[in-house]
Amino acid sequence: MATKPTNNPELLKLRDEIDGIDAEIQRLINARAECAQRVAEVKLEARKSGLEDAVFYRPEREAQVLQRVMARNSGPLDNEDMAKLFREIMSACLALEKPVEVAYLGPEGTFTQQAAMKHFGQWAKTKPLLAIDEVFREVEAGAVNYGVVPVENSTEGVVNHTLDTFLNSNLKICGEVELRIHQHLMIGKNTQQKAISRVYSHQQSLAQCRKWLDAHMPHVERIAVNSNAEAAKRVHSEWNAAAIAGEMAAELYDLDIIHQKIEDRPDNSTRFLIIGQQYVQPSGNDKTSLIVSMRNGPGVLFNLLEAFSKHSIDMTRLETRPSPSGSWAYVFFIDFKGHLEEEHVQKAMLEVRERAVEVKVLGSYPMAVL
Ligand SMILES: O=C(O)C(=O)C[C@]1(C(=O)O)C=C[C@@H](O)C=C1
Repeated sequence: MATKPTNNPELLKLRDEIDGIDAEIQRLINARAECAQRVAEVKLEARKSGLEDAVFYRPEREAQVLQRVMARNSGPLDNEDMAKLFREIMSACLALEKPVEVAYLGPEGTFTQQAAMKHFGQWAKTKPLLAIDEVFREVEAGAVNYGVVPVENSTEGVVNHTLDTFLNSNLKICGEVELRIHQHLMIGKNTQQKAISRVYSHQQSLAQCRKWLDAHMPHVERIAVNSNAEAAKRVHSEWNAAAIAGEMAAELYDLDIIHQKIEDRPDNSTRFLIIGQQYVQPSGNDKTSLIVSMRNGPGVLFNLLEAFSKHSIDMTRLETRPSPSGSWAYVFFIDFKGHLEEEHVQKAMLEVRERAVEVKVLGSYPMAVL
């Protein structure tokens, strides 16, 4: 239905006001972009004079900018929506300096792609790869600047493959992203709803929706495939199948979502890591990740944990994985709040090093802001 041109004076006046504000916002965004261009020149000058390498993407600075946006926000837009707008402005500004290249665990349409966009914004150049170790290798080879891989899910636990790949890699963790995971049931344009006899998804997503499937589709076969995007792709051309995947996959393969948010736990979320070759400066609100090998024996774990507790360090995660050396030895993956440059962290690290056989620092990086 065509709408008539409005002649309501109040509406016209408000639209005039919006036009004026838009012009002002646009002028300011371009002023900001010019500043970013000058920042790039300063970084390149510093490199020429041998002062430092020109690193354009600065995770600690981005985290600080977003935190400030949220802290000073007075509404009516909520803090997170406002920060998302600034996320995109910064992404466009960084692209003017030098577009950031990011590999992620694909294929296109996965939650990892969503995490990459959430962290780097729409202006990042993204590249899907089909395995976690491929993402590591691509970053190690310098073919891309950063990689994004999943590390843990609040319902299903840790992604062992990501942790194990760190054991043989020199890459650093440069950041983390948290993503609320909403699983949707979707079908193709030719799917006959009554004839659905199988549902495809990644094994983790099937597990996250187990109760819903038991209640609503008890007789439908559940088929695990490599990724949610792969599930969506299959359904696109099958008339008797459905897929469980995220919104991006539905859009990419032109599927219709017939049941939204079917995950069993409403707080279902996944944490992803940004991997790279960069040492990240403190942002003021950071996390540090380590791999620690201990000798087997009584009180070993207690001894390790005591070094952190003595210096009031807030440990956010502890995972145990079999050591690559085998013979029932284990390594600990530890995350705690704080940056390696903070004094209390340095004191705790000294003690950890005394008590451990080996300590590998995976990096200090800003805690997820959005
Ligand atoms: O402050 C910098 O170093 C910049 O490059 C500017 C800027 C920004 O737009 O604010 C852009 C990219 C960086 O990742 C961080 C911040």
